[in-house]
Amino acid sequence: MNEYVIGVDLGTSAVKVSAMDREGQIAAQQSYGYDLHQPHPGYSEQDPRDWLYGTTIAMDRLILRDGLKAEEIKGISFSGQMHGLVLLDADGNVLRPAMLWNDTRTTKQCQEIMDKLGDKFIDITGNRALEGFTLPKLLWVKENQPEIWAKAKSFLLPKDYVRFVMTGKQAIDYSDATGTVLYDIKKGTWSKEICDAFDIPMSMCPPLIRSIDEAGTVTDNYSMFSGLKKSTRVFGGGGDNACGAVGAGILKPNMVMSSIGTSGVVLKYEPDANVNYHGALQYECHAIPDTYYSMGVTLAAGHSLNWFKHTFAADEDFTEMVNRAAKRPLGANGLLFTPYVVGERTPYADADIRGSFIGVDSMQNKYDFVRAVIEGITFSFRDILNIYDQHGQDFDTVVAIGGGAKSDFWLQLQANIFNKKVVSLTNEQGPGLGAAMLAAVGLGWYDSLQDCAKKFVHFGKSYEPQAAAVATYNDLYKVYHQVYDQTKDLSHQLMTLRNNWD
Ligand SMILES: Nc1ncnc2c1ncn2[C@@H]1O[C@H](COP(=O)(O)OP(=O)(O)O)[C@@H](O)[C@H]1O
Ligand SMILES: O=C(CO)[C@@H](O)[C@H](O)COP(=O)(O)O
Repeated sequence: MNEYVIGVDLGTSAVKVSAMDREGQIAAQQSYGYDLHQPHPGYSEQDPRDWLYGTTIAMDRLILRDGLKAEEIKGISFSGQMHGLVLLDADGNVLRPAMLWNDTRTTKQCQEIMDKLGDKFIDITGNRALEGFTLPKLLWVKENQPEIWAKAKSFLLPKDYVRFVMTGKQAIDYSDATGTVLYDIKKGTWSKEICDAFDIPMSMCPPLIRSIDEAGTVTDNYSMFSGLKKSTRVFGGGGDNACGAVGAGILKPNMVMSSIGTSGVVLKYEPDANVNYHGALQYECHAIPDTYYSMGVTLAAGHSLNWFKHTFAADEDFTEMVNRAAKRPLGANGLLFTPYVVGERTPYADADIRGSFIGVDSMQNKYDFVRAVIEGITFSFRDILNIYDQHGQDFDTVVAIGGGAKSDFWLQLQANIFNKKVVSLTNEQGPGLGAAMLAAVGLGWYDSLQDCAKKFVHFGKSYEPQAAAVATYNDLYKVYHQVYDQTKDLSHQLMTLRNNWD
C-alpha cells in the first residue's frame, strides 16, 4: 500500500494541499482560492469558513479526482499565513471575520503597547509591536467591539483554526505563537507579564505544541465531510515562513530565504534566542524544535503585482504579462515603483505610507509599469538585506520560494538586485512541502527535519549575478532608497484627507 503525508499551505490568496510519499515525491496537489476583504483603508479580513471550505474541498479532490485512498493518508500538517486573529466564543464559534497579518488598523494600539512596555516588550517577545501582529488586534477588538470582546473566550491563528475543526482540539504551535507577541521567547511560554499589562486573560491563550507534535486525529464530523479516515494523525504545523524555510532547506545559519507570496519575506535561520536586532527585524521560533529565525517583511510583494494586473491588465495571462515585462529595458525606461500599496512593515513600520510611481514618461508602455512593479518589490527586499548587512550578517546564497519564484526572469532579477547567488527549488511549493515534512517527521518516518530534508528538498537552477545588471541596479537602488523619506509626508497628508472623507 502507498503511504502519504499531506501538507496544507493556508495562504492569503488560496489554500494549496500537497500529498507526498515517503521518498518526498509529490503524488498530487490541489488548491482552492478565496477572497480578501478590504472594506476600509488598512482593513484586511477573511472569513475563517472560507479557509475551512477551501481546505476540505481541496482535500476531497485529492481523494475524488486524484485517486488517493483515504487509508493511504497517514498524516496531515499545516503551514499558515501568520498573525491573523480568529476570535472564538466558549463553544468554539467564530465571533468576527479574521483580522489578517496585513491589516494595519492598529497603529494606536501598537503605540500604547510600546509606550507602556518599551524595550522590555522587545526583550520579552523579540519583536516590536507592529500592526500586523495578533496582540494589537486583540486590543483593537477590546476597544472597538466590546460586545464581541465580552463573548471572546479564546483565540487561534488561521491554520490553528482549521486544525481545531479537523481535530476538535485547540492549540497553537511555537512558531506561530511568537508572531502573536504574547509569547516570551526566552522562557518558551505565553507571557504572563504581557497578558497582565494589557488585561488579556491567560485563559484565552490556547495550549502550546511543537510543529512536529501530534495535535489529534480527525473527528467524526470532519471525517464525514472530507472523506478522511478518523485514524489520520494531525500534526501541529507552523507559520508559513517557518514552513517555507523548512521546505527550502534553510536549516543552518549561512543560508537565507526569499519568499515572494502575497507578502515578501527575507528570512535567516538563527540558532538561539539571544541574537538581538532591537526590533528592526522580526524574531520568531522556527518549526525546527529549539531553533529560531529572523525576518523582514514587505507587506505587498505578490499583492502589488496582483493589484496592478487586476486593475490594468485583467484580461491578460499572468505569465505572458510577466514575460512581456522581462523584454522591457532594465530600469523600465526610468520608472521606479515603491510597493507600499497597503502600507509597509520592514524597514519602514508605517501603516499610512502608500506606493508611488516615480519618473512616469509618455514613452513608457504598460509593460514598463509591470517591470517597475517587479523591480520595486525586489528593491524592497534589498532594503531588508541592508539590515542584515548593518548587523554584520554574511551569506552568499539566497533560496527563492513563493509564487514569484515561478518566473525565471524574477529569479535572475533577484540575483542582480541582491548581488548574490539565487537558487530555486525543483518544486516551488516551499511552505506546503515544509508542512508535509513536519507530518513525515511527526509520524516517525524520519528522525529529524534535517534527515527528512535530505530526501524531500531538491535545489533546482542557480542564478548568478550579472555584473552589468548589478551595476545598473546599484545606481537605481540609490534612488529607490530615497523615495520613502521623500514621499512619506505626502502619503500621510493624503491618508488624513481620506480618513476625513470616510
Ligand atoms: N508566473 C508567475 N510569475 C511571477 N509571479 C507570479 C506568477 N504566478 C504567481 N505569481 C505571484 O505569486 C503570488 C502568489 O504566491 P503564493 O506563494 O502562492 O502566495 P500566498 O501563499 O500568499 O497565497 C501572486 O501574488 C503573484 O503575484
Ligand atoms: O505577516 C507575515 C509574516 O510576518 C506574512 O508573511 C504572512 O505570514 C502571510 O504570508 P503569505 O500569504 O504572503 O505567504
